[in-house]
Amino acid sequence: TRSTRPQRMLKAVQKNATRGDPLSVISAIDRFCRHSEWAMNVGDEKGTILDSVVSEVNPAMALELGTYCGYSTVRIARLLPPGARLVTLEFNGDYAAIARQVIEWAGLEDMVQLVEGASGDWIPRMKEHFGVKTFDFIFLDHWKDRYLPDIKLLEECGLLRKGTVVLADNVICPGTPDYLEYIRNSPSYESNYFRSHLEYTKAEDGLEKSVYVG
Ligand SMILES: O=C(CSCCNC(=O)c1cc(-c2ccc(F)cc2)cc(O)c1O)c1ccc(O)c(O)c1
Ligand SMILES: [Mg+2]
Repeated sequence: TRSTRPQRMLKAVQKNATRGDPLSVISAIDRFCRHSEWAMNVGDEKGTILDSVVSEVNPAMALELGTYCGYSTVRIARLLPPGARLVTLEFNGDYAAIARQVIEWAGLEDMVQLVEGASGDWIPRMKEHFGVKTFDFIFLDHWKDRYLPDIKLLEECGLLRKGTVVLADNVICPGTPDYLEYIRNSPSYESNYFRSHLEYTKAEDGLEKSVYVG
């Protein structure tokens, strides 16, 4: 049977990227998505904004919701300080299987814990299962209608601390209107919108950066 797009993306990484070189993995995926087949990675333009926020936070404990093929996982993990950890959640088993191999090709498997399952099930188990106290940085890139319930769940589970930075992808396209309305009006967050474009296109999209103030 015909291969899937994530499988073809992985082949492009194995063909064009150097093992243990995260930057070559990132550019191999960006080349594949620009010149072969579009895919829903955060991409190079929004990726640069992601990089600058991760570098500024320098998180010891980071969370990503929505791994997909591991592109943003690699972008984040490569910037983490020694001993830091990134937990990334993916609902779709096929995506998770590809992401595991992309993360390994980049040589970042030691800093990344990839978990398969639903965010609603796993967030309440973060503390006891992963020994997480609070997250320093959170990247939201999963189902767009899960951003709002999941940020509320993260609050309720005490997984945010004063200064936790939450960065949300796709707040314009596909869009997360209920999340934006909540986070921009909540006294518990200071938010800024970083205008950009939908990965590999000219359509408008952007990232919303919100700092939890408690
Ligand atoms: O796809 C999912 C949900 S997780 C992916 C969330 N991400 C997106 O949906 C997403 C979408 C777009 C985008 C797509 C089409 C456009 F025309 C424009 C924009 C861009 C992004 O940057 C995104 O992050 C899933 C899960 C479990 C399953 O079993 C399953 O079959 C599917
Ligand atoms: Mg996205």
